[in-house]
Amino acid sequence: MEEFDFIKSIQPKYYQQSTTIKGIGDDAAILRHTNEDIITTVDTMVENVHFSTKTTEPFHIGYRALAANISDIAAMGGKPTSYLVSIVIPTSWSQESLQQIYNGMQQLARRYRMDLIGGDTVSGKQLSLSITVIGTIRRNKVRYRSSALEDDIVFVTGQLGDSACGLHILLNKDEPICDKYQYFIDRHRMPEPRVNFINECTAIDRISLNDVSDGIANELIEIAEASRKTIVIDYDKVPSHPLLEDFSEEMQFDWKISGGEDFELLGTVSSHNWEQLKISADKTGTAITKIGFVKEDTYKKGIVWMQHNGQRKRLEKSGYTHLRR
Ligand SMILES: Nc1ncnc2c1ncn2[C@@H]1O[C@H](COP(=O)(O)OP(=O)(O)O)[C@@H](O)[C@H]1O
Ligand SMILES: Cc1ncc(C[n+]2csc(CCOP(=O)(O)OP(=O)(O)O)c2C)c(N)n1
Ligand SMILES: [Mg+2]
Ligand SMILES: [Mg+2]
Ligand SMILES: [Mg+2]
Repeated sequence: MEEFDFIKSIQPKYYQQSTTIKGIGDDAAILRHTNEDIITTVDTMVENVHFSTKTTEPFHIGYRALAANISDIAAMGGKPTSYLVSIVIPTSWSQESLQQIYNGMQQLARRYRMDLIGGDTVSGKQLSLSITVIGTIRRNKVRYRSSALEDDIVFVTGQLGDSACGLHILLNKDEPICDKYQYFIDRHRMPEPRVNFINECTAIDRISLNDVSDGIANELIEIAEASRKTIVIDYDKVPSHPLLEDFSEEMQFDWKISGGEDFELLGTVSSHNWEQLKISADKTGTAITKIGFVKEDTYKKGIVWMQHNGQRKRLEKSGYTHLRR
């Protein structure tokens, strides 16, 4: 199958968003938004960096790549509406496997009524998937990393460390996989961006927010630095699945603090809004946990402290960093 037939095979038969004026089929797509601000974000997933074909089926490569991008829309407080896919395809990939990548994306896109409005197809040595997601946000409801204030509560949704644990199990397949650990594998393969939860919180004026792609150490430092505040968290409060305790303390620590790819939301909110935030979490079936608080910081350096085993230690940047030599 050649490039043009491939594009035809993935072209949507109809569009779900009334804002899509022109989707696939011309030099560029046209969208019409009048009342809302637009959010755009792009993230790339590359074979052997973000996934390995040894551990990830094509369906899940597509699903995870779109989920990671939708998660960034959620981390700004918005709703995803459309996406563009730029794909680099090695000639060894079959038409069926490519279709599975798109099926994975479609499963998630359908849930949010998102339109595939364009992209690019080229051949190359390694599979690479670059997805641009467009979303909308009501004015004044954007959730910046920089809006944490003194005495805010630090919260996180869901549970942390699941994805890194799932990846560990998949990468060490020679060890027999216990059925009870399937939960971790599923969380790695099919993360759920927290769109519904954050869109239920619109009554709250101010939330500072980040999504957990790199691990909470990095994400907390990003909030602290952008807001020029100090953050203090309690390790024992960081939520995790009970079965994570089957693994060593070191592994649990590493996965919860630096693992990343859980695509949970991490943020801060005024204590006056905590009850309201919990109601939104309940309404959307989202677990939410208070893990710390925000302090004023005379030096405004954005330091994060973690209480652990009776000591308070400074959290350093950790987790996955590209371009490290
Ligand atoms: N190559 C690049 N060119 C321009 N902007 C970039 C590039 N890489 C990252 N950015 C921008 O830097 C910021 C941080 O990116 P990143 O750490 O990837 O965020 P996230 O973890 O939310 O995906 C974002 O505003 C992103 O758009
Ligand atoms: C085969 C494989 N090895 C390692 C990882 C772990 N991993 C790869 S990238 C990454 C961090 C997130 O990716 P990044 O490109 O930094 O996303 P962004 O922060 O831009 O959202 C992690 C934890 C993985 N998912 N698959
Ligand atoms: Mg990114
Ligand atoms: Mg992000
Ligand atoms: Mg990153």
